[in-house]
Amino acid sequence: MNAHPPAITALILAGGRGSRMGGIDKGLQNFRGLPLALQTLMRLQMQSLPPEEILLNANRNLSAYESLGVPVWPDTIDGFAGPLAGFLTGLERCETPLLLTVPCDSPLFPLDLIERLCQALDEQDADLAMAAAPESDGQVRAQPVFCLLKVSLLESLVSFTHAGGRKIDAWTGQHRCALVPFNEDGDEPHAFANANTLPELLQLESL
Ligand SMILES: Nc1nc2c(ncn2[C@@H]2O[C@H](COP(=O)(O)OP(=O)(O)OP(=O)(O)O)[C@@H](O)[C@H]2O)c(=O)[nH]1
Ligand SMILES: [Mg+2]
Repeated sequence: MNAHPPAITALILAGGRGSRMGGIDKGLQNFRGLPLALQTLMRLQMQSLPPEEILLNANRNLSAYESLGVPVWPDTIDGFAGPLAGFLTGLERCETPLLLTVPCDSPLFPLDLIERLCQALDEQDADLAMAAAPESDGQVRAQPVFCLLKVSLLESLVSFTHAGGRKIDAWTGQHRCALVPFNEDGDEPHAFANANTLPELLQLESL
């Protein structure tokens, strides 16, 4: 038995409609020969996170996702309510004090993501920590689906979503949030690039 239970659970967000990809299930599309959701799972494992500390959130093709070997949970709110529905599902299922969310469509995310978000949460005594990075236009923007959350935020998110709230920043703005800048020296310009369309997925594969 593990005397020191893991403090973090990671949640792979694969519950979207994929409408800009023609409605296909994005997490099951191949990236460099393997499904995006599996690439995401492997990249989390490269950051010292074992599979038993990883969950997956999906709303379609649940058995295909289950074959990746981690628990799969559909949204507890109906109707593809957006990423916050995934956050809510993860916070409800999480058995550790911290939950990390990562989307399934950004397969080049930083290998020090977990370490740096944890460090900022701790140092800034925050309730959540969120990545930020320069986008293709050079502007630094929050990357809200790369988020480390205290599981104690569950009650707040239940209230927010049950009142119809859907916007991530409207909810995170109610809490103490550490914004963690990545790629400040510009050497990983594609770390947060996400594939919303099939051409974008092909472009990402060629990087
Ligand atoms: N659980 C859950 N996750 C969602 C939902 N909508 C989006 N996401 C996730 O949030 C992340 C970012 O969303 P998008 O890039 O917009 O993905 P998407 O919604 O599948 O794609 P579009 O329909 O083209 O916007 C992805 O990891 C999605 O899987 C939802 O309704 N429920
Ligand atoms: Mg996206």
